[in-house]
Amino acid sequence: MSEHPEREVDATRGEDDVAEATLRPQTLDDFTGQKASRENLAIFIAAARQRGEAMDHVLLHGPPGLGKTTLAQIVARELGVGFRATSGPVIQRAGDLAAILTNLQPRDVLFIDEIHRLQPSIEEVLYPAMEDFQLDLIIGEGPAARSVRIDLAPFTLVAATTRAGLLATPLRDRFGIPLRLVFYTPEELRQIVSRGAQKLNFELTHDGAEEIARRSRGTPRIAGRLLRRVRDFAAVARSGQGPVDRALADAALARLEVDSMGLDSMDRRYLRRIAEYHHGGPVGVETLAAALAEARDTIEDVIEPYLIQEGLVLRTTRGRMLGERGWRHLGLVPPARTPGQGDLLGDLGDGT
Ligand SMILES: Nc1ncnc2c1ncn2[C@@H]1O[C@H](COP(=O)(O)OP(=O)(O)OP(=O)(O)O)[C@@H](O)[C@H]1O
Ligand SMILES: [Mg+2]
Repeated sequence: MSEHPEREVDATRGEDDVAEATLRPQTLDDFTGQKASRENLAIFIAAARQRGEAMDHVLLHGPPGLGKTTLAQIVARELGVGFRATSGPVIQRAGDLAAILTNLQPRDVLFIDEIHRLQPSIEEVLYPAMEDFQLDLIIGEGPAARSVRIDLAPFTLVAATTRAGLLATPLRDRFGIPLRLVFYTPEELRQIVSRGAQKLNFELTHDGAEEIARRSRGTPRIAGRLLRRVRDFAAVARSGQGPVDRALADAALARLEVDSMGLDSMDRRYLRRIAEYHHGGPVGVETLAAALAEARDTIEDVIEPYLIQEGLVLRTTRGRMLGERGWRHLGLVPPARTPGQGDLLGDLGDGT
């Protein structure tokens, strides 16, 4: 859950995102974008159905709000099997996981969200379950303890994480189908927004949808949230009359302090900090986290990925640096670099 519920463009799930369920695509065909992942899944799903076997385990990784949970549900639906969901932090004891696993029907999908937060002792229970559909349990304590082996129904584990790098290698290696989700293009988001407007039953012009898409930080969750805000704004501003166009969408989004690139005040504080206190960097992520009073994880998982992809920020071995586009977005001029002041080329020691 977000620590900034007032942040409109925070990609993490917020309280009012229960409304998301309405916008959630239900089938692979209905799912826009992520072409590579979608095509891969379609093939594996078809093959598993043909053979009547459980599909191989899937690892979905990528920033929040890109569709990991949505895809997990779609996989179960398209396989025509049951869907059971839990998450890493919820599973406290090996017995919790055992109870879930022994209750699965053949070929069911078990979804474990935030798998990087699974305790190591529980991860070890998962290994034989994933590999051989077997559970090794210790029953009793002390000298009376004995180990029993239980056969499980063959199942598909679909796991999601925002931090694939935090997974232990033996765990990562047990997923036959690792899929990395990427930020959506403006056109993909435009389609998602237009379809969302239809589902929400309100008229939005092509331009209006484009404007919302452009400011959604490459993330469908944010697109859906901004769409609902624009709808509310329009309902009040013109009492629901006529389609919502670019000008109206722009007015609504400007009021939310979402700027032309979809950055909000938190993003701008982050960029400003690097520009004004560190002359554009490099500056370590810990220093930034402390200065902005944010958890390091939030900075790395939520704020930075989009800024880095867009070239506003660069991640170097010596810390974060403001990119050319970052300076321009702030309306600032990058300081002239003096030799040895530690730009990227300086790091490589090109001797000039
Ligand atoms: N490809 C898509 N097309 C249309 N809408 C989408 C798509 N992907 C995601 N969404 C919308 O975005 C919302 C967020 O997606 P989802 O909950 O699957 O993200 P997530 O990757 O699981 O996020 P988190 O990391 O926070 O768990 C969904 O409710 C859905 O409405
Ligand atoms: Mg999710």
